[in-house]
Amino acid sequence: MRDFIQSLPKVELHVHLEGTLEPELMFQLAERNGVKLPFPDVESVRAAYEFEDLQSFLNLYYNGACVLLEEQDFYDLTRAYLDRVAAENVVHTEMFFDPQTHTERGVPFDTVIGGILRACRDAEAAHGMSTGLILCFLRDLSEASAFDTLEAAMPWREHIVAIGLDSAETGHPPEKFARVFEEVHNGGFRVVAHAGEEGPPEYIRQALDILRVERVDHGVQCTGDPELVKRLAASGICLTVCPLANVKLRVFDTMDDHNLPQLLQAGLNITVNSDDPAYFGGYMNANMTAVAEAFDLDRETLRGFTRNAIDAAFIGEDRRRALHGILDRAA
Ligand SMILES: Nc1ncnc2[nH]cnc12
Ligand SMILES: [Zn+2]
Repeated sequence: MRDFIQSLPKVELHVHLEGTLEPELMFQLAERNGVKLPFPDVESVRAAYEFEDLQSFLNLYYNGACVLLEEQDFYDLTRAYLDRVAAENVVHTEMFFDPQTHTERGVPFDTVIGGILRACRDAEAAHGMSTGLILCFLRDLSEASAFDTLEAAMPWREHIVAIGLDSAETGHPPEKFARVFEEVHNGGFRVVAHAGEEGPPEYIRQALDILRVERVDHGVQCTGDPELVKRLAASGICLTVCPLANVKLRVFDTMDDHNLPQLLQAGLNITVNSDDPAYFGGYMNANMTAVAEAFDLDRETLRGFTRNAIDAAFIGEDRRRALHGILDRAA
């Protein structure tokens, strides 16, 4: 099965670039930039990756991101992720980035996005893959800060495939950003949001009804509301599920307890993704392998994850046809 998963063309729709920062690169950038890390070495960073919940992870994740200061740092981060997943046969990826994590520390928006985009162009040329960039607002920050971020993003509009919402979910419902996302829609952006990772089904409803999302990031808590599950199934909206993340952040105790089988049984449009692979124990292949082994999934189901992701990707119809062709010819 591992060989099949390696050779299966894969499409990732839910990965945070800041969550691809491996401890080795973290230390390299800390040294380059004269940043003091609260860990003596790479091993002790990895040893600290035991999380209670989403917030306990985010504390480490935001701290790790402090080593990212220069345009070249964002290039190196992005390029390392893209080179790595290209080797896993990821043929298209849509990556989140959190500008406020950097602008709040005084790093200019243009430095962040400039480095990321340069790496995307180089990796596309090197590997023949395609990429998209999704800007996320941090939901634990204010509406005003999200509006400022949107304004900073406007000159880069054509390079941003969608706008999303992430960070600490509990206590920060989608409705908090209703007015910002009105403006996002007016600007012609596509919209996604993290909803129902830890938060209640009501947050998924708000993401659909108030933010008018085209994909729900995570969404696994929908099973607490059978009417919502029916609605998600009928609409065919894509859920970007991140299995290893859900176990690492204790949404489910073990992979065997994950509700993926229930989601599939309900006829939901499911994709499998890595979320923050440097922190959660693996990239696309590891996530696919984890669910394939836990639930004894067959090849057609795994192929289906790629097919769903191709259909839900924010790409032109030519590229969509090309990706379906790659999938059909493979494995
Ligand atoms: N799993 C996650 N949930 C919410 N925000 C995040 N930012 C990075 N990873 C995240
Ligand atoms: Zn996420």
